Amino acid sequence: MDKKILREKVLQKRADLSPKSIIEYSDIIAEKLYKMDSYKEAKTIMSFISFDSEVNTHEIIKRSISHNKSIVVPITIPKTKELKVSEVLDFSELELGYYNILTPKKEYIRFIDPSTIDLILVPGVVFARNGYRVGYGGGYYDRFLSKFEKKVDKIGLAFDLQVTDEVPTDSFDIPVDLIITEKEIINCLKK
Ligand SMILES: Nc1nc2c(c(=O)[nH]1)N(C=O)[C@@H](CNc1ccc(C(=O)N[C@@H](CCC(=O)O)C(=O)O)cc1)CN2
Ligand SMILES: Nc1ncnc2c1ncn2[C@@H]1O[C@H](COP(=O)(O)OP(=O)(O)OP(=O)(O)O)[C@@H](O)[C@H]1O
Repeated sequence: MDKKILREKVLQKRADLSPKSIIEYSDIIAEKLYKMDSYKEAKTIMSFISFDSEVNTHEIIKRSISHNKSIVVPITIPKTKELKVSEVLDFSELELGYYNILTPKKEYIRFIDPSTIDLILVPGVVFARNGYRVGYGGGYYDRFLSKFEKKVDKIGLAFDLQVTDEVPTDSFDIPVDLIITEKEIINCLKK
């Protein structure tokens, strides 16, 4: 199945989740994340800001800020399909931006050097158990992750219905190390 068809299929399934299930599952996923060494040890965490029926990261962002983590979020540059990263000090600094995704208001943009990031929470529409993912098709994360010289921890957050055995991959795709769902923690590096 090609990426586009798979993306549409899973987006439809995900859209059927009730708001109540999204909150319940997202809370379970967040609690699993907080228990992980890679989260506890991370000083600077890059998180996507969830929209639509994605795993909700708003509480993760607020909680991490209150636990003195440095939280950075992606800013999309649609023209070049590039991501820049900016530090958020309070959730109220965000407003709706491109694609209806929350983004820092202009006056609160504080660009940071991506090499300071210890942990990246990666969004996705479909995840394979080997860590490869299909996103919304912008190639934003693939382009962004390809620029890291040293290894950075990458955790995908997804509902169980978004996980499959395999997804089509291209040469530019960069897999995550771990996927957290409401049902399990998948170690993608283990064969
Ligand atoms: N929460 C969150 N933030 C994120 C991502 C994500 O997947 N989730 N992204 C992950 O990369 C980037 C944004 N990527 C996106 C790319 C396309 C569309 C989208 O809805 N595209 C429409 C066309 C919209 C248009 O072109 O105006 C479509 O495909 O129908 C959304 C997000 C950066 N920030
Ligand atoms: N490292 C890269 N350099 C240049 N172009 C890239 C790179 N990675 C991906 N692309 C381009 O981005 C486009 C979208 O890729 P793909 O369909 O895999 O996106 P996606 O993983 O679904 O999206 P996202 O990463 O935004 O969640 C492709 O046409 C691809 O050519």
